[in-house]
Amino acid sequence: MIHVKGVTKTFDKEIAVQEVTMDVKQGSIYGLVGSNGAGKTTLLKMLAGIYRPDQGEIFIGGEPIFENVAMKRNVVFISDALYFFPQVTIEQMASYYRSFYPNWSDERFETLQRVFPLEPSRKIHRLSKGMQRQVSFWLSLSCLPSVFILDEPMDGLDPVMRQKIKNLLFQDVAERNMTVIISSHNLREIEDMCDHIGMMHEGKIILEKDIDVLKSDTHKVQLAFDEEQKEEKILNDLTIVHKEKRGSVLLLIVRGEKDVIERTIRAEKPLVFDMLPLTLEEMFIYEMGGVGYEVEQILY
Ligand SMILES: Nc1ncnc2c1ncn2[C@@H]1O[C@H](COP(=O)(O)OP(=O)(O)OP(=O)(O)O)[C@@H](O)[C@H]1O
Repeated sequence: MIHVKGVTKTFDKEIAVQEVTMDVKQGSIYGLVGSNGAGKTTLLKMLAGIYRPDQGEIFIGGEPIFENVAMKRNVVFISDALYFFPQVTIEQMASYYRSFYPNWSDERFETLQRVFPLEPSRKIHRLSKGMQRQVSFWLSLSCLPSVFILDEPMDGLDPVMRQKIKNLLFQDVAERNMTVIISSHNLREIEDMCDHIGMMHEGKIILEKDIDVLKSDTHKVQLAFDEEQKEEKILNDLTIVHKEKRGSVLLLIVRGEKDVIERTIRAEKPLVFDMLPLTLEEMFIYEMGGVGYEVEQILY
């Protein structure tokens, strides 16, 4: 559905996005995570056709997105910094969306009023930050977009509203095969919502995987042996992403298949052996450590 090939974007002399290649399947929810300044917003703005890439190409549904007004009418972007016309009411903003987005549905707009309990006659700039976020979701979801691009969209929303919005997104993905790309620093939320994840650092995608594959591929292990040679053998035999020693207990982040890791460790008859699932937040920290981001003594 979305095809990004070798995309680079530079501001003055600073490279914000560097040779990024990624594919997003129709009907999937793709989570874009990364360090501050990694280039997520810049990449999302190129996907939404707001910025023109300096190099590379972006196709949505087989068509280039930049300066493609027809395609942009199917793609809705919620920016991290919301923008509404000055002084407008929700219904005036809805009229604008109705005129621009051909799939706009008055019926959906009315149905969603049950989810977003706001009077359409209210002026948007007088609403709270979270209420303004609600308005942006209300209007965007009424456009029935085929691609929905979201940059830190849940900021300022209360937990009940977050859940309601997640459910609406799931519903549109399931019923209309909508494709969602969402960037967030809230990795728990990304873990809950997304089926695929791209991790960015310093303008590049350093890891791109199906979330289930990623989770079955990396493990947290606690170990203790009666002999140091056994410990050394394990460290040599396994693919270690991160290592920490606490007294006699060794804490490891290990890459590979669960069964193979378990067999390798059990063969050395450990005194202590525990294998724990890794959260996306922990994976993020260790992947970042692997590309030189300062990661020391932060195992939970
Ligand atoms: N309009 C701009 N003009 C100049 N530099 C910019 C502009 N937008 C982004 N940059 C630079 O590009 C780099 C990537 O910024 P971007 O906002 O894309 O990162 P991000 O991953 O979204 O960061 P964060 O997680 O902190 O929001 C940064 O170094 C930033 O200073």
